[in-house]
Amino acid sequence: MSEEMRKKRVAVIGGGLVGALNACYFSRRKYKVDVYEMRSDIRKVEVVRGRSINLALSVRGREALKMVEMEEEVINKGIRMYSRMIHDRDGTLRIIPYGRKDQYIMSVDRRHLNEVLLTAAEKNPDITVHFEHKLVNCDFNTGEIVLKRSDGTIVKDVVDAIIGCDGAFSAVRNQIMKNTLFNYQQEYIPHGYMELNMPPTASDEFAMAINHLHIWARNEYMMIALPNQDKSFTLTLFMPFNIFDSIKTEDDLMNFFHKNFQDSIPLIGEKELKQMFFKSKAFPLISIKCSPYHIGNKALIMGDAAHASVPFYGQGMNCGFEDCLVLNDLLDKHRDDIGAAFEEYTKVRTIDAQAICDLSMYNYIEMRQSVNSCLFLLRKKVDNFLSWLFPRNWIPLYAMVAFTRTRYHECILKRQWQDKVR
Ligand SMILES: Cc1cc2nc3c(=O)[nH]c(=O)nc-3n(C[C@H](O)[C@H](O)[C@H](O)COP(=O)(O)OP(=O)(O)OC[C@H]3O[C@@H](n4cnc5c(N)ncnc54)[C@H](O)[C@@H]3O)c2cc1C
Ligand SMILES: COc1ccc2c(c1)CN(c1nc(C(=O)N(C)c3cc(Cl)c(F)cc3C(=O)O)c(Cl)s1)C2
Repeated sequence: MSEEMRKKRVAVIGGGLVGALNACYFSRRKYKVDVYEMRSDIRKVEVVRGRSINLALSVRGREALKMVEMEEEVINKGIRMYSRMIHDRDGTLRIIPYGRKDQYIMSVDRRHLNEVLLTAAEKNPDITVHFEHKLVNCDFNTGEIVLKRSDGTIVKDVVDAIIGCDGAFSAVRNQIMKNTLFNYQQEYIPHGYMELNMPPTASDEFAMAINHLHIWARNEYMMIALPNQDKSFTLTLFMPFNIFDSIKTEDDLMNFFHKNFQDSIPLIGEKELKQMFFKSKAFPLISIKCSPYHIGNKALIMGDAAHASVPFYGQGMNCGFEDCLVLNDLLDKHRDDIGAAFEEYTKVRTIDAQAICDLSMYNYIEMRQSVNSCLFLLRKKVDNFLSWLFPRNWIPLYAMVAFTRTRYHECILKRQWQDKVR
C-alpha cells in the first residue's frame, strides 16, 4: 500500500476532556489513533457521592460536541442555567438573566463528560485508549514516543503526529520548548480554589434554586455553585492562599462563613462544612500562554497544554473543545496535509487562545477588586439594558464569549469599541 494510502497514525497524549474529544475528531477522519493517558480508566473508578466536579458548558463547547454527534448525549445529562443568582451578605437574592430565554449555559459533570467521550472514541476499532501510560519523551524528527507504564515498564511507538492534550503541565509542551524558538509565560495567581458540596435537602430536593449559576461575590473572596444531576450543588470557593491558611480552627471557619457566606451554612450543614473544609485542600490556579503550538508536521499542543487560563470566564474547556473544531476545519481545508494544517493552526489560534487567557485574568482582577454583589449586578444590568436598546450593536462581552463563536480576540476589539461609546 502506498505511503499516502496508509491510514495516518496519531498519538493523542492525555485522555482528559480535550484529548478524548480530539480522539473522536480523528476517528471521523479515519485516522488510526492511540490515546495515552497516564491515569487509570476513570470508568472503572467507583463514583464517590458528593465529590462531583462540574463545569459550565457554553456555545463553543457545544458546537464542538455537535460536530462529532456528542452534544445531545452530553447536554441531556446537564442542567440549564438561565441566569446568575447573586447572594448578598444579608441573604438577599438577585437574578440576572444571561439573555433571552434560549440563551443559557449548561452545568455538566466533568467525569460523565470525560467518560462518554472516551467511550464514543473507543467505538471505532482504529482508536485505542491506553491507560496508565505516561509520556516521558518524544522525538519530533522520527515521531517516536516513549511512555512509562504504571508498572514501570517502558513502551515505545512511532507515529505520524503527536497531539499534546496533556494539560497545563504538559510533557509534550516541555519537549517542544526544547526543540524550537518557543515563547512561554506562566502566572500563578494568589488565589486558590477549594471544591465543597451542598447536598440535597432531607426531602431529597435541591437546596437552592436549580437553574442558576449561584454567585457570592465578596471582592477578595468569591464562591460559586453549579447544580448537579443528583440534586446537589458543587461549590467552588476562591480565596487567597493566605486566607485559606489563616483558617486554622472550626471557629475560624464558622466566623468566616458567618461573615461572608452566611446563607450557605444551613444548606451545606455546619458539621459537613467543617469536615469538608479541613479534609480538603486549596488548589493553585495558573495562567499559561505560549507559542508556537506546533513543530513541523510532527507535534501540536491543544487545550490547557497550549493555553491554561484562570477559570473566571468559564471558558477553559469550551476553548479546548473549540480548538478541536478549529483543527478539524484546517485539516479539511488542507486535505489532511498535517504540516500545513498545524502551521495555520498556530497562526490563527494563538491570538484567540491568548485573548481568552487575558480576558479571564482581567475578569479575575476586576472581580477581586471591585465586584461585590451590587456592583456585579449593576454592571450586568447596564449591559443587559444597552443590549436591549441596541440589540444588533450591543452584545455584552460575556454574551459574545458564551453565546457566540465570535473569535475571542474579536470579542475584545468589539468591546473596546463599546467602551468608547459607553
Ligand atoms: C476551578 C476550575 C473551574 C473550571 N470551570 C470551568 C468551566 O466552568 N467551564 C470550562 O469550560 N472550563 C472550566 N475549567 C477549565 C477546564 O477544567 C480545563 O480547561 C479543561 O479541563 C482542560 O482540558 P484538557 O483536556 O486540556 O486538560 P486536562 O483536563 O488537564 O487533561 C489532561 C489529561 O492529560 C493527562 N496527562 C497529563 N500529563 C500526561 C502525560 N505526560 N502522559 C499522559 N497523560 C498525561 C492527565 O492525566 C489528564 O487526564 C475550570 C478549571 C478550574 C481549575
Ligand atoms: C466550576 O467552577 C467555575 C468557576 C468559575 C466560573 C465557572 C465555573 C463558570 N463561569 C462562568 N463565567 C461566565 C462569565 O462570562 N462571566 C463573566 C462570569 C464570571 C464569573 Cl467569575 C462569575 F462568577 C460569573 C460570571 C457570569 O457572567 O455569570 C459565564 Cl457566562 S459561566 C465562571
